[in-house]
Amino acid sequence: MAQLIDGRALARGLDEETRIGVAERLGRGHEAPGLAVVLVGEDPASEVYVAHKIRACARVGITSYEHRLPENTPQDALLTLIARLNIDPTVHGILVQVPLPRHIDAGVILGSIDPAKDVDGFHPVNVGRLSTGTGGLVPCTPLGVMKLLDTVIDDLTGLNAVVIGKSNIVGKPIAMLLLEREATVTVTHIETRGLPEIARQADIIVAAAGSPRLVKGFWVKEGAVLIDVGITRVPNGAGGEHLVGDIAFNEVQHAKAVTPVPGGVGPMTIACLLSNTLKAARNAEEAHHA
Ligand SMILES: Nc1nc2c(c(=O)[nH]1)N[C@@H](CN(C=O)c1ccc(C(=O)N[C@@H](CCC(=O)O)C(=O)O)cc1)CN2
Repeated sequence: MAQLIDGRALARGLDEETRIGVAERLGRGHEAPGLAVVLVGEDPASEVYVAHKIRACARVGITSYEHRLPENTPQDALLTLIARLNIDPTVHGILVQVPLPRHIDAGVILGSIDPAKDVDGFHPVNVGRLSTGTGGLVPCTPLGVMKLLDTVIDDLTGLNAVVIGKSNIVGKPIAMLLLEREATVTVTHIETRGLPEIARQADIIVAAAGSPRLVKGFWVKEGAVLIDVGITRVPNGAGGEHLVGDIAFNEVQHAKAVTPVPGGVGPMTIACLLSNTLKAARNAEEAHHA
């Protein structure tokens, strides 16, 4: 029976560390870390995630500033808002929820955020720092994936890790983090030929293709560790819907450990956002005293 890696419990522990860090900061006479959350449009899933983020900020003592803009917001208006947030000293972190409406160039928007406030780690400066192993803010989902892996594997050196998915916000940064820890990393995607055979060589599979139940039981080697980043809403046959991951969960009980969906990577994404916001606030304080 595969061990279930409990992302909710791990996220609660990380939130507690963040809450203590925020309280210490306040005790030293500093203001609470501030996070600006920008949502453009009314994508239902994004609405849910943003609401979770704002509630989570309140739980740990981070001040959140919510900016909800209509779907037809011009790109320039969004750039103007970000320019204002970049120079606002009460704002230590800025996140722009993605996906953005189609008329907005996400690359331009994410590239306009001050890298020091880029708590999503999407700015090219932070991407470059991650790929050169020189610090910076690390994207929340990949950071959460590494923390989940650390609960079941002590040392990644030399292990075969197969990442399925090549997105800029998940697949590519996870590959960088695994490489940094000396794993042997193969980045694959939905078009990769012979994906089942490649996956079967893996000690670690990180499935982030956004393709429900893609990874079948026969793709998985006995004793592998499986991290499921996929979250897709599918009809449940009773008029409602439920969430499924990229891994055919019921077929992988011969794995060593697996993350559930929901309750695996998702809660860690939000916990890592809070911890990145505290980190950005601490960095700002250090820069001020330097
Ligand atoms: N600016 C960003 N946009 C997006 C990111 C991101 O990290 N930064 N990631 C995803 C969405 N996301 C956070 O924004 C996110 C996804 C899922 C969860 C989560 O807790 N999922 C729960 C299930 C909740 C549900 O859907 O009912 C779980 O897996 O248990 C949190 C955050 C894209 N956009």
